[in-house]
Amino acid sequence: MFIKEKQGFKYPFQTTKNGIPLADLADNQTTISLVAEDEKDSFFFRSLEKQGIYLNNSQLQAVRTTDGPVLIIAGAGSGKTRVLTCRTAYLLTFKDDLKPEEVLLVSFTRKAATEMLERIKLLPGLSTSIANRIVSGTFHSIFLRLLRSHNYRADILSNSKYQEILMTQILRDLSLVDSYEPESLLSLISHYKSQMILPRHLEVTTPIEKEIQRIYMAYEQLKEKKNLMDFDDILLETYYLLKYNHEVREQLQNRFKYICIDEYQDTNLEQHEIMRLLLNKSQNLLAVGDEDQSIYNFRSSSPEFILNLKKEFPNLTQITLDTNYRSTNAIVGLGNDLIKHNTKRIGKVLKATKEAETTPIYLRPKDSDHEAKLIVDNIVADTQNGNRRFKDYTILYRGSVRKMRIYNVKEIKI
Ligand SMILES: Nc1ncnc2c1ncn2[C@@H]1O[C@H](COP(=O)(O)OP(=O)(O)OP(=O)(O)O)[C@@H](O)[C@H]1O
Repeated sequence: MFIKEKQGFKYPFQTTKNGIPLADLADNQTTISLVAEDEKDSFFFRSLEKQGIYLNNSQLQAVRTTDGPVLIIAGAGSGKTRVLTCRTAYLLTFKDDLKPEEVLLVSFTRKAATEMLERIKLLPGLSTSIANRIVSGTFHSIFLRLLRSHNYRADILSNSKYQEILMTQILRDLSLVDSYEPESLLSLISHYKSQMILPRHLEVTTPIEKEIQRIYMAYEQLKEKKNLMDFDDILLETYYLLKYNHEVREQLQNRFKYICIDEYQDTNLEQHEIMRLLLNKSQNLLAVGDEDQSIYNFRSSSPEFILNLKKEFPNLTQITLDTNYRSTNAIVGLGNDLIKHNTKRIGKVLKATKEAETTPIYLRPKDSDHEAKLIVDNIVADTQNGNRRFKDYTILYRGSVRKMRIYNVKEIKI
């Protein structure tokens, strides 16, 4: 037991196999053999191939499935961006009369949105001027533009320090300055807003709940007085605009013939509802995501929306991109074995394209000090026996506390 704990465990908890489980290797069929010369869209795939862009079977299916609601479950490193960009190019090539400005591409970060457009520009039949006409960006950037075009003039409260100053002012006015942390109150209010819970919707019974409601109301009033909008207001105001202004809603429904939303596992209620209001009768929605990579629960996003799409859209086409192009079969296999213990998932088993020459060591430490010690022990043993030098190692950690624990293990000198 002691030796096992000291060295870590070589395979994941509850696994039935010995050693690191290896993922199956994917077959290497691509559009070259999957798309015959006489198919009407073959010229498109031939042009992609000329640029070195090959698609596997499920990627090809995802690119060709253009109409109605579609969910692409995209495992890590499975070529999601390749599929999204090629599908957009495919739409613009094969949908007669479809204009780039009728395609809405929503990404989760500005960086992802920019990368997507940069890649689209290079695809066959496209150009910078065409790509720039696609409506692309994050939920916040796209819908802030919409609000501005409908005369929403409030300034955006983008500075969190200033937001905290406003909150402190409110707490002072309510004589509650010693009772609450402005930062915690702001994140609680943000959580309510992303769930579309306004102050009047709060169920208040205890004195603390009543206080929170008063603070929330005062915050909203102060913002209004100062003509300010916070980030959550951008989506809330968009939701109300679309819901209650039929003209604007219909105009946008007519305009956006194809809507694509990336990282769907990280959407929240506001974003999901906005998507529903924007969809027209043809329901040309492409939701892309991976419930196994849901990481923004703390920001009120929920994988439930991706898990429930099938119920909401009974005619949903679901395609799984299950081939990982980045990692070896040992890393993919280890990932498969760990993630299968998650309970809320659609479920998939990733295949790999690269065969492992070395296998990862899987450690299951008792706590973070133990984790730091196991990592350092492995590195020190490897360097002492001359296999590697310290500079051969990279340590990735989730937060600076972890980093400090590793540095505090005395064998490592910085
Ligand atoms: N069919 C394919 N054949 C060969 N390589 C591919 C194929 N599809 C994707 N790749 C490669 O796999 C890698 C991951 O692709 P891409 O960045 O599109 O994936 P992703 O799913 O968006 O990644 P992430 O895990 O960051 O979401 C890239 O290096 C890409 O070139």
